[in-house]
Formats: sequence, structure tokens, C-alpha cells
Amino acid sequence: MWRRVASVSHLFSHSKSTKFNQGASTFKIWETFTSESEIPTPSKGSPFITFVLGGPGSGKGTQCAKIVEAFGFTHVSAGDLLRREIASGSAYGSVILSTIREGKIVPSQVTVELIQKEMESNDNYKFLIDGFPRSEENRKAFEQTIGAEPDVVLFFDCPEQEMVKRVLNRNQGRVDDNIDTIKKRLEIFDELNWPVINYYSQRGKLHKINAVGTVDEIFEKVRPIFAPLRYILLFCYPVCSICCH
Ligand SMILES: Nc1ncnc2c1ncn2[C@@H]1O[C@H](COP(=O)(O)OP(=O)(O)O)[C@@H](O)[C@H]1O
Ligand SMILES: O=c1ccn([C@@H]2O[C@H](COP(=O)(O)OP(=O)(O)O)[C@@H](O)[C@H]2O)c(=O)[nH]1
Ligand SMILES: [Mg+2]
Repeated sequence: MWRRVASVSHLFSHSKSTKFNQGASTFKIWETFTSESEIPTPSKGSPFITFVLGGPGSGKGTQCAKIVEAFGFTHVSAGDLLRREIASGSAYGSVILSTIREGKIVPSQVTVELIQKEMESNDNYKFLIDGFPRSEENRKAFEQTIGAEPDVVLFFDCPEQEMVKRVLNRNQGRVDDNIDTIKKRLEIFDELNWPVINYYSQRGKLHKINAVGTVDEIFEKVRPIFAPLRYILLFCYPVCSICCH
């Protein structure tokens, strides 16, 4: 396995020091390494991006923690970024708070800017973007601003009744974890999220995962999506110390 990676280490010889140029070289290795499998080929020069979609309470955040642990992604939760923005007392804070309380979607420009800053300030090249995009408008804004598409899209498919039960038991003191807001969030999810899911399904990027079961049972359905990439994901990002000089 290592020999195979090492055999393409010359691809790094012209790496420049910028984050995304290094990324481009790393992805050449990735393409070589995975050429015989069905793993998606990431765009050159882009980070490896996974969007994590699903209704409220479907278990996105819980599964992201497991994916981070197993595969070394950086977890970027759009909801957490928005809540952090509220807590920081920023100019956008009160608008974000009322939007979340009403179960609506924060303007794309605000969310994408927060995601972009988070990605840019992180040395990692592999990101789980959790709870975003929630609409086609979100999706287009991300692609235009970041200039990248996701490599993988996970969709945690969970019955409404189960999602409501989980959210009402979440117990994290969130302003939106109440029955009225959940009903609105589910309506908005139905109206705006399905077009995004269908878009990525048509592009062959969507992995639909039945989100009913224990956390570990669900993770065993997620693991095979990333497992073929585990050596690259764990050891060669951004540049490993063994083969990437
Ligand atoms: N498979 C599961 N079975 C039961 N409860 C779960 C499961 N996955 C997550 N939970 C719980 O449900 C709640 C919502 O999970 P979370 O990961 O926050 O979902 P999301 O980010 O999609 O809203 C949390 O309290 C979490 O501990
Ligand atoms: O890209 C996003 C992500 C979140 N939100 C807002 O933040 C809330 C909570 O999002 P989060 O992803 O934390 O909720 P979860 O689905 O995990 O329960 C959502 O209902 C929206 O109001 C948003 O507007 N845009
Ligand atoms: Mg969440």
C-alpha cells in the first residue's frame, strides 16, 4: 500500500507552498491511488468536501463526530457557525437568531462567508460540511464563492416521527428544539432541501443512508463510503511525512 503511494511521490516535487496548490498535487496522488475503484475523483486544486444532509434530528452531527474520528475530516457545522456568530455579538447576530427561532434559512451570503472563513483558517484539506446546503440558493452560492463542488454528499434519511422524537430529547438548550419550530423546519426541509438532494443524486454524488438504528449501526453504513480512501485520508493530508517530500 505504502509503496504504491510512494511511487507517485514525485508528483509533489513542484508543489508550491500555498494551501490549494499543495492540494492539487495531493489530489494527483489521490487519482492515481483510487483509479481502479469507484471513488469519486476530486477536482484538482480543491479540498475534499463532503456535504452532510438530512432533516433536523436525523443524526448528521452525531455521525460527523464518528467520521472525524475514523477518517480525520474537519467538521464544519453550518448551524454551529451561525450559533457562534450569535454568541459573538456580531452585527448579524439578532437576524440569525430570529431566523433560527422561526426555523427559516439564514441568507446564503452570511452562511457561505462563515463556512469559507472556517475552511480557509484550517490547515486540513478534507471537510465535512454539516447541515449545508439547505436550499438550491445555498448550493449555488457555495459553488460560486468557494469555487468547488462536493466530492461526496451524504443524506441521512429518517422518518419525521423519529426526527421529532430525537430533537425533542436533544437537550442542548437550543432555541429551535421545540415542537413549533420543528414543524416549520420540517416544512422548509421538504420544500427546499429535496431539490438539493435530487440535484446531487442526478450527479451521482449522493449516498442515501437509512438513519434509523443505533448510532453504531448507522456508522457501519457510512464507513464503506470512506473506507477505500482511508490511507490517503488519514496519512497524506495535507502532506504526509513518509512519502510526500
Ligand atoms: N441513531 C440514533 N438513534 C437515536 N438517537 C440518536 C441517533 N443519532 C443521534 N441521536 C440523537 O438525536 C439527537 C439529534 O442528533 P444530531 O446528531 O444532533 O442530529 P442533527 O445534527 O441531524 O440534527 C441527539 O440528541 C443525538 O444524540
Ligand atoms: O446552512 C444553514 C445551516 C443552518 N441554518 C439555520 O440553523 C438552524 C439549525 O441548523 P443545524 O444544522 O444546527 O440543525 P440540525 O439540522 O443539526 O438540527 C436551521 O434550522 C436554520 O435555521 C441555516 O439557516 N443555514
Ligand atoms: Mg446538527
